[in-house]
Amino acid sequence: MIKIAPSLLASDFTRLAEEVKTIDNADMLHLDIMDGHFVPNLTFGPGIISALRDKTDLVFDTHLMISNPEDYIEEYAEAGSDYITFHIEATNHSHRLIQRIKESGCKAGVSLNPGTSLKEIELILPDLDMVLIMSVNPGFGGQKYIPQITEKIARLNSMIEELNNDVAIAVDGGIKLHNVSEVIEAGADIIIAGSAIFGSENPYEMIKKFRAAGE
Ligand SMILES: O=C(CO)[C@H](O)[C@H](O)COP(=O)(O)O
Ligand SMILES: [Fe+2]
Repeated sequence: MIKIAPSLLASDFTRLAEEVKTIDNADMLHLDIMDGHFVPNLTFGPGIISALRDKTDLVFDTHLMISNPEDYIEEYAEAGSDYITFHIEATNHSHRLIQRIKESGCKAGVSLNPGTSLKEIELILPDLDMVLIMSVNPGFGGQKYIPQITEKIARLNSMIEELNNDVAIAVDGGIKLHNVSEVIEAGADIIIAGSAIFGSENPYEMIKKFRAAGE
C-alpha cells in the first residue's frame, strides 16, 4: 500500500491548522525544515510542529534540510515528530545520528540529494526505517522532477530487496499526477507531494487520485 505524504511547504502558512484538516485522508504530514544554510531557504522550526501536533492524527514526517542535524534531534522529537530524516550530506556521523533518532523514540530516515550516490548509504541501510530520495534539489517546492531519479529509486529498491528488510522508500519533489505512476512502479512506498496537493482546488480529492495511481 502506497502512503501519501502532503508537504506543508505548499500550504497557506497563514492558516496551517485549517490546511491540515483538508488532507486528513493522507497518511503522513511532511514537514520541511530549512535553515538557510544547508539549503538557500528558511521555513519553520519545532514550534510550528508542536503547535500542529494536536490538530491532526497524521504521522509527522520531519525532513531536516539543515546543517549540524546532531544539534537538533531531541528538539524535533519532543515537538511531535514520528519520523526524523536528516541529509547524508549534512553529517559525518550518520550511524550515530540514526541511533540518537531511535533513542529519542522516532523512526529514522536519511535523505539523499539528487547528485548523491546510493553507495553513501549502503552500510547504514539495515539500520534505517526510511530512505528519502530527493527528486529535485532541496530548498524549494514547485520544481520539476529530475528524470534520472526513477532509475535511482529502482536501484535502491533492488538493494533493499537483497537485504530483505523493510526500509521504506520515500520520494520527494516534483511529483504530480502525470508522473506518480512512474515513481511508484520504480519502487516508491511513500509519495511526498507539496504543490500538486496543496496547490490543487481540492487536496482531499487529489490525494484520492494519487492513491488510485498506486492501485
Ligand atoms: O523537500 C522539499 C523541497 O526541498 C519538498 O518536500 C518538496 O519540494 C515538495 O514540493 P513539490 O511537491 O512542490 O515539489
Ligand atoms: Fe521535503
